[in-house]
Amino acid sequence: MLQQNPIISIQNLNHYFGQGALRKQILFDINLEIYPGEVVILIGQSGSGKTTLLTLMGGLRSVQEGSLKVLGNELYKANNNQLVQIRRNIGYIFQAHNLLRFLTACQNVQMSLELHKEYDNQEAQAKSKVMLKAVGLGHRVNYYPDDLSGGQKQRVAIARALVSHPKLVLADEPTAALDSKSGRDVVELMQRLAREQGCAVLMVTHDNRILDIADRIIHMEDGHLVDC
Ligand SMILES: Nc1ncnc2c1ncn2[C@@H]1O[C@H](COP(=O)(O)OP(=O)(O)OP(=O)(O)O)[C@@H](O)[C@H]1O
Repeated sequence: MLQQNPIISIQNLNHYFGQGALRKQILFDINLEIYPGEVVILIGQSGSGKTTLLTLMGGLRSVQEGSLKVLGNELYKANNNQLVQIRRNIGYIFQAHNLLRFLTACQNVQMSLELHKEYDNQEAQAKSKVMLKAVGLGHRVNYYPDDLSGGQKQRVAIARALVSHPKLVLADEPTAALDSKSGRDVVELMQRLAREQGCAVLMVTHDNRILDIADRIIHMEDGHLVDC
């Protein structure tokens, strides 16, 4: 695995919030590499900086100091256009799944393909249905989010994140709103699809019951990364 180019490569990354006298360092000298096909779980106490690191990797906030490369592209000093390009290679799964209520499951998944101009509407719809089938929702493609259970909604969010075959999936507490059986199903599904598609997964979680699905667990303590 180590011979491959890393999907994520971080060197000497620092991050700060606030200005002037209130400026506070949140991340300290982060160094990390994540390789294709790896499932990495990031754990740590509340406020230790996990979400900050995840959003930096996702190109959702600006890198202030150090180097952070996604698929070989440097995010430090990247402009907006470059960030948009990089985000197209990333699937995001968040706790609150952010499905649009007025779109069906299929339309929600299809939305993420609309960024990829290579598919026409029919192709995008067909791909979305295949993906929903893969997450066990073949019988729910035309349902609206309000008519789905929490676990089913999170499966739609996973289908949406993976339908464009991203090289990297970033998940922030994907099981937080789910009961233990649905949570387990959801992460096993992510692990399987990640293996099949050869993408890397970085997952932040407080859920100790799912730690065994990780290839590697990394621990954040007061803004410092500690390998387990
Ligand atoms: N926009 C912001 N402005 C100022 N401080 C912030 C901001 N976002 C986060 N922080 C602070 O940065 C620190 C790290 O927050 P972060 O959300 O990354 O932690 P976390 O490990 O993800 O926590 P949790 O597990 O509770 O989600 C916390 O002290 C938080 O209060």
